[in-house]
Amino acid sequence: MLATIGYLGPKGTFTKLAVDAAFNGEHKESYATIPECIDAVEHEEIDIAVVPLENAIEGTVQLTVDYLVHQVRLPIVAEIVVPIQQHLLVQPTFQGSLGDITEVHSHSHAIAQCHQYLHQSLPEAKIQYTTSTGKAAEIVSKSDLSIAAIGNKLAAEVYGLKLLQENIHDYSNNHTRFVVLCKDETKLKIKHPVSIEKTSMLISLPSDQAGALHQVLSAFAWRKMSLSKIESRPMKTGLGNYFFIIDVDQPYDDVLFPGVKGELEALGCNVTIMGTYPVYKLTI
Ligand SMILES: O=C(O)C(=O)Cc1ccccc1
Repeated sequence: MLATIGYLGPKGTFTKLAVDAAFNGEHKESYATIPECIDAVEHEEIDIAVVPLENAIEGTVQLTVDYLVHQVRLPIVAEIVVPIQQHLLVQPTFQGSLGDITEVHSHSHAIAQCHQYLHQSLPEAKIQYTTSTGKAAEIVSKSDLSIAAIGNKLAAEVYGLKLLQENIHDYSNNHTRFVVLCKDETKLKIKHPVSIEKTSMLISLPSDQAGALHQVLSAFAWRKMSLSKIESRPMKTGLGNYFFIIDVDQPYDDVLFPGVKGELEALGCNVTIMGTYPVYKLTI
């Protein structure tokens, strides 16, 4: 039975690019928002969800992290990394110049990735945030106004838009990490070579936080476990209360990770394994 894969839609998003690059043959279902896509796996309406987690320029997609931490705990079973190129998309009939564009629509991360370009080349255009770059392209395709979207070439193709300006992202080497969420890992079939295996953890500190973060980092350091990311996010229980997301560049094992978890819990931390999973670096 083929798996059904949900992704942040509509068609033409970078998430759809990632899904098309990583999976073939499965049924693919578009969702308007990241929470709706995650909920669909939780409610077992679909088998797998693919949602954006982090961009190399703008950082973490907070909505994804907060939803996975505070609302729906689903295991991360894989990560897909794809290169990102942002282009300025307009109606094919648009004959004006950049100065004639009154609005620029896109996902907040896409806008942020092009902040300098927008500041220098489109200072008068009103920024309109959308749930995805594909949604922005869809809006422009249905409008007869002089408005633009920031998105990819797939979006230009599926919505019949033209590229007014290519590669408007402020920094090159732009990539986004997408997480693959699934309750039943047997449904997951990605036929690409694995780049690395990693384990993501969620750690909250004890009420007496003096030196606690140093103790957390020490628990990994003396075990020579390499951390590729540590990021704090609000617990949403009050100002100054954080949890930490830590990525460890190795798969879960039966010695080191249980040792870290036991040591940190003995120090009063809460420790959750968000997933241990392969990372696939894809070209598109
Ligand atoms: O909006 C999209 O196309 C997405 O898939 C989310 C996103 C937005 C900006 C960069 C990477 C992914």
